[in-house]
Amino acid sequence: MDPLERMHFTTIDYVIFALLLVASMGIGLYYALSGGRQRTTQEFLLADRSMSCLPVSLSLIATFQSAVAIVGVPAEIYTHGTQYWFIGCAYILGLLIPAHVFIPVFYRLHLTSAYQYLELRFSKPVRICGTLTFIFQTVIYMGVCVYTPALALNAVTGFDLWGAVLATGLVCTLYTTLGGLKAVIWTDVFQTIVMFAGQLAVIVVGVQQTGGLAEVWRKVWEGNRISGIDLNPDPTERYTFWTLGVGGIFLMLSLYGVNQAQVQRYLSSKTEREAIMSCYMVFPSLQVALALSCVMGLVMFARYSSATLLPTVHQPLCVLYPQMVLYFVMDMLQDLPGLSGLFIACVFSAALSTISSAFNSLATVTLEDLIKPHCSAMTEARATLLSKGLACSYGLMCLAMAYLTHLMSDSVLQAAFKIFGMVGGPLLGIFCLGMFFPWANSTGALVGLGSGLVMAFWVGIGSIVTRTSGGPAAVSHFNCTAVQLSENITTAIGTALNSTASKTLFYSLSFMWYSALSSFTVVITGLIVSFLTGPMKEEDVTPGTLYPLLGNMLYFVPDNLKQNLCCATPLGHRVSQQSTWAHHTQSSGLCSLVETTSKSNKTFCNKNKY
Ligand SMILES: CC(C)(CO)[C@@H](O)C(=O)NCCC(=O)O
Ligand code: NA
Repeated sequence: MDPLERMHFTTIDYVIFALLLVASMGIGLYYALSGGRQRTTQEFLLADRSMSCLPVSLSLIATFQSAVAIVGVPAEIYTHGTQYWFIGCAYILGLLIPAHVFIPVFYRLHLTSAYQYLELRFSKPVRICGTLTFIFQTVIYMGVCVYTPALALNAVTGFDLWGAVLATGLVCTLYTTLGGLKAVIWTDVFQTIVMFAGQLAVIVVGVQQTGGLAEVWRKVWEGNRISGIDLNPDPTERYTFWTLGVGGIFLMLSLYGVNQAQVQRYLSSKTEREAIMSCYMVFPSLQVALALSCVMGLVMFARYSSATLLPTVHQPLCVLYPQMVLYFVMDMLQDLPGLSGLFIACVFSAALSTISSAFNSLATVTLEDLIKPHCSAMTEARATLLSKGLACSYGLMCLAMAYLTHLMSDSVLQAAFKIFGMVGGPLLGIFCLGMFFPWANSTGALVGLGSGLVMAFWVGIGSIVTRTSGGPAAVSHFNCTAVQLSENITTAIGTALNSTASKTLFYSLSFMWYSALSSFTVVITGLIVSFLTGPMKEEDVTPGTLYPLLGNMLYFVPDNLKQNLCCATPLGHRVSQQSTWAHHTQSSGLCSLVETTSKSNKTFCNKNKY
């Protein structure tokens, strides 16, 4: 008998799931009909720059906590133990650096799109390349995000796969298009709560049914699931302290430092301080989210460790992995009507909150970076209408991307990390190049971005065709035919590449290092090319686009020498933001000189420290 036949949803489960969709729609409608009624792009894309830190922080964690994390992390812990938990160490620097380096620079420039920065610092072509890279990254990622929960639900309950994809995609498109960023942020808040509640409910019931905390602990301990800190320096090991705790910092920086979805939330904050606060508040919430996912994996292990209930026995491996968490939930919560509905709502909340951010940020960059520069005469009404049209079109495009994901095969967690590292890494690199190195010029930035992408795709695609990244444990979780199909293709490409042993070693680099590798490639290539083509002079760089990283690091060097070394960099400040400015000078008292440049009509402060 098919063990999954037992799973079924009661009416109350469907009601709870429907409530999630209805409530999200309701929030969308509310923001369509209240406030400024979404009649300006300032409101639609930036929530009138009026948000406070609590909703912003919950929205920040919701953005990159998708169904991938909800079903992928417990499955990872179940199969490989708690090593993955050490990624929590990367959250410290991974959030402190955005809070004190990236937020001040972006916020004070009064941007709408993060890529405006690239034009201010380098040139228009760099901005356009950055925007296109971001669009590419986000479009692929949202396909994974909308497909994952639908696939899992389908496998466990028989709920129609494409029906679920369509429902999530359309509901999300609708509330994003109606309510703009305010709706996106407030649905994120609601959905984050549902996400936490669902996971917590499953853990509590799971612990109870397994026989209490002590019993769970005994089983996971005996089953060797509690991993000590793995200090193995081998960069090809998938998860070690170094790949997670150090490689993870670069991953976090590419997500929380420079990703448009997050930058847009920082920019929607009332004040700079509020934006920094929200970044700080992400830390505990993200640790809670991580802990919930990890503990769920452990409870799952405890439940199945001794029993013959283990779905592995009945299922071919490729059907098992992503659905494992849902199988566990349905199996456990069967006699508790409503709870399985709550967990499904949790998984879909995670997905909705991620794709809504994707739609809104994609609409923002397409309008601000690709369309507006060519239609300077556009009226506000028309721009707003256009941004709604864009949000809607990206929503529909997401459905097509879900189909593409359907044809891929990779562990969803690995797939998400590879996308973040391969495409997000080079983007992180180009922002670092611009902010920290005054000498970098536009040619260097373009060549750097290109080479970072080439490097990332070389190792990323190499690892897929040689199936090495992360060792042999790359258990696939997509459906069998897709796996077989893609295996045939990858074997063919693999033979074509005819990889040698040393290349195979390069291809087997842990995907946790991809962000670091590709951002360093961008910075190093960018600097070399800049020096070859004539480095920029500090005075020619737009004020406010540099962060005095070198100046701060060389604090022991006398000021006049630093000036010669070109590392005491100015901090730009818009006249329109005098209030924030005054606040900043008061609180830090570090500003020694304020002067006005006639060139850019901006007030800036020399030798200021962040
Ligand atoms: C981005 C991190 C690492 C932050 O904890 C986490 O949310 C995660 O593992 N995300 C997986 C990708 C996703 O959920 O789509
Ligand atoms: Na999410």
